[in-house]
Amino acid sequence: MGEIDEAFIQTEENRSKVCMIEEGIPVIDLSPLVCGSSSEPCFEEVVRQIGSACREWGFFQVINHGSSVESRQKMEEEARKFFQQSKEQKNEVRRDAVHVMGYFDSELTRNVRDWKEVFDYTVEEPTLVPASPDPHDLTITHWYNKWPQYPPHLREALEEYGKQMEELALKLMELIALSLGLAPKRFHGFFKDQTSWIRLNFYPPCPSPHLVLGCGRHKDSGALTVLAQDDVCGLEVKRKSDGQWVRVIPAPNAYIINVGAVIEVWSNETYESVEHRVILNSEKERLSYPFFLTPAHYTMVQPLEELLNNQNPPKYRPYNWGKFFLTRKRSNFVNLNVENIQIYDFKIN
Ligand SMILES: O=C(O)CCC(=O)C(=O)O
Ligand SMILES: [Fe+2]
Repeated sequence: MGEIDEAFIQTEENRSKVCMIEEGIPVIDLSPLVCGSSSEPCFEEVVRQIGSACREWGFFQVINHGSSVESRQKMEEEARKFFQQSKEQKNEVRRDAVHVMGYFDSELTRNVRDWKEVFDYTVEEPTLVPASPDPHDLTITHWYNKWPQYPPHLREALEEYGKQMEELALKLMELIALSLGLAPKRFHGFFKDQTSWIRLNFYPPCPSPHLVLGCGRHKDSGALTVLAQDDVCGLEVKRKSDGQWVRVIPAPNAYIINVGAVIEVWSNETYESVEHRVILNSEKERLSYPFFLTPAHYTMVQPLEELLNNQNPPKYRPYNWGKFFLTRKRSNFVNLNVENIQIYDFKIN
């Protein structure tokens, strides 16, 4: 094990095995949406593909999505410059228990340390959230981002990228709404005072990739994740049909989309959020950039009434998004030695 700290070591069943299935998640071409001249049948076909990808995989890639390639490249360039600095420099914008945005290098997933460094920022500045996870404390606080001095154009690039991601994510939410038989803008109101945020993930090369993970297996807790990755393989998705870990092959300029726990609840489990994890490389570093579309803090997340009936009663009790989010953020920061809060805690029966 040599120099690897014990805090990083995964239990036997969570380690990545050498032989993994290299089969892609569905790839959906969004060009019928982008070029307005498209015919209705093409558009309906996209909605159908989105619906079946959400149901069967909980994950898919989109191509020809219309989101700016230049903005993404600029963001990637600036992100690399940021992570190339020394730890001391990066620690100037280090997050802490109260200021949860910024740089961090000791995140835990399920109480095991991830082999990664991150930089987090919210899309709205400031973002309104509860001051504490205590359900009786109704105080609201503001989250501000911690912008570094260097690289000087990081902030501008990341803010612009955030706008691009918000637009794409809301477009995808329209398609998801249609695929569930809902009005296209059914979800939009939930994001008016969104708490959405973006993470820059930097996974350095690891001398023991068979013992350690870049990011331990988890489900995303928000509504929808829109992930950009560089050309180094690393993301693995747990295939719903047989529980096998499947590697996601990077496609240039594509985005990987996954259903989060909030959609799982809204859709009363018609669509489920799926576990995924990040494996490491002994030679190459890897960068990835998830955008987490998350609702306003005051949102009570619960199955949508119009999807319920006698045969399909609600599977979850309502929960407050802001309290959930804050509890989750805190437990990824320090080892509380307890299982993370998850939607399962609100499951009926
Ligand atoms: O790096 C990746 O490909 C995925 C990262 C991830 O799942 C996350 O940050 O939630
Ligand atoms: Fe994730």
